[in-house]
Amino acid sequence: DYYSAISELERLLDVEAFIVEKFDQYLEQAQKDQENIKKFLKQVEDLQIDRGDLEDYFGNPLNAFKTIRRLVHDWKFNVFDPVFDTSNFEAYKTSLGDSLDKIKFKGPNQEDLHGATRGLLRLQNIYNLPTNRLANGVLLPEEKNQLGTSLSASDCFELGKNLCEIKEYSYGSEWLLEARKRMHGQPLGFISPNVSDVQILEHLSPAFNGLGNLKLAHKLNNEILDKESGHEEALKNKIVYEGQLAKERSLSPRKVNLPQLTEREKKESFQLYKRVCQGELRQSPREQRNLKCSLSHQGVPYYRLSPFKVEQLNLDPYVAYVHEVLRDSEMELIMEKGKGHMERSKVGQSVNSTTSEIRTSQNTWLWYDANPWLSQIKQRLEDVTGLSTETAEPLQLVNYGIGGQYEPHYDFMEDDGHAVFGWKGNRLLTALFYLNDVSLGGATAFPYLRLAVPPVKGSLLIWYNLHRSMHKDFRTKHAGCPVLKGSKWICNEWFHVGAQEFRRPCGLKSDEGKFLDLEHK
Ligand SMILES: O=C(O)CCC(=O)C(=O)O
Ligand SMILES: [Fe+2]
Repeated sequence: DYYSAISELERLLDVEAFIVEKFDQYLEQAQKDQENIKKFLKQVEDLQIDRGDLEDYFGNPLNAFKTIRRLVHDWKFNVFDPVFDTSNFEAYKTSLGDSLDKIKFKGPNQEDLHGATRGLLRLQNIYNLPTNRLANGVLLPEEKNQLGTSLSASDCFELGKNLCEIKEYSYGSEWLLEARKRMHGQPLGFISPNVSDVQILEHLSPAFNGLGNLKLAHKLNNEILDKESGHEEALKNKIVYEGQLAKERSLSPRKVNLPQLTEREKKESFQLYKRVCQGELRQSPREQRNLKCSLSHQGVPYYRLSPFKVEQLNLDPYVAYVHEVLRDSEMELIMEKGKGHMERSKVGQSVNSTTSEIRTSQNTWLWYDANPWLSQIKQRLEDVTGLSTETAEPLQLVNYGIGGQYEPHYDFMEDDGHAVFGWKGNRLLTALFYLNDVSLGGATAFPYLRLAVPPVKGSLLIWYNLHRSMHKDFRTKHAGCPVLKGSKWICNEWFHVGAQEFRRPCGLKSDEGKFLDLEHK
């Protein structure tokens, strides 16, 4: 799909440019044809004016021949063929189709449009963005168009319509009202669908009905009928609304089913996630005061000269940035090698994994065996963490698209990883490279630690998912906040428990059951 990653959207623009080129060629030919037709018609007109006395005219054997020839051949060749015979168009269509087939191109579809709609809805929801401000490209409290673009009436209409289709009547009606406001006083240009007042009302009226505002729904429905008295749908709705209104007058008002928060959204960790992403919830100075920055060589001679720059972010569980770990050229290479292999990210384990709104991104895996150029990076990961990569997973490259996010989750497996990872055991440490700076949003959030880590290009974020006794540490629930502006590229490495026995021996006391209250919150 096109909505879950920026990399796919980039490809879309290339293909669009290609289609423009093809149609330019087509139009050029069509224009030539049209000029020919005009010339021909002019000639015929002149001849018709000149014809004078018909007896005389056809008395001339050449005129008779020319006229017949014109009617048999010229009209067909100059007018009928170019206009009615679509073979010219068919030829372009075939050539365009073949070219698109060759690059296995399938354009975006309704599902992509819905995905993009849900992405914007998520941004509004998580970052509390008012509709009219988002429509004007304003993201932060200051009145500034950070997005450098705004939405047209038809954009707002499309959003409102899609939102109402998924029963998001509250936001849906706001977008439709925004479309209405914008429609007056703004040329719609070529952008389709060109919206009319009636079209907006057709969705707005049922939306207010969905919200339980029957009176307004009825009023708006009447507005449709004022403009188009024979509007079938509105006539039907009028009867329904009036019936319901009468019932409401005599009985108690009916109950409406407003969209409920999903079970996921109701969770405490989700509510904390929102507040951490917004920057509303953060560590207190007291919590921060023991955090240090340091230069570290981890006992490796090379790094005594060029130490790692460590910035602690949380001590227990341990979370830290390591800055300037990757070079620009390395990051470019990683993204380059991954592009073209990206697939929609899934959640869940192996055979049971599915795509989900919980994780809207695309990813691919880079195996060390197949990519020997990664060996230096692999070595550096060992040096930074002091852990063995013997049991590590391949590198996972991830790209987030419009409103792309990863809702709160644990990186470790429920069953200590035995089913999926066998002797290698659970995911001990997550090492996450930020491959680019994100303009706005996209922080890695730890709801229980009140910590939002903004992406810093070239830096590595590390944290231990397990206690020292290798039991699951439920405080490490974390998430990728929705990307508000820009794109987000990261790359994950998961170090496992196996093979670390001499590098990070486990503790002597069991931590099993610690912070268990957080497990399902
Ligand atoms: O995108 C992020 O910052 C977090 C990603 C993450 O948690 C994961 O891929 O497991
Ligand atoms: Fe994660």
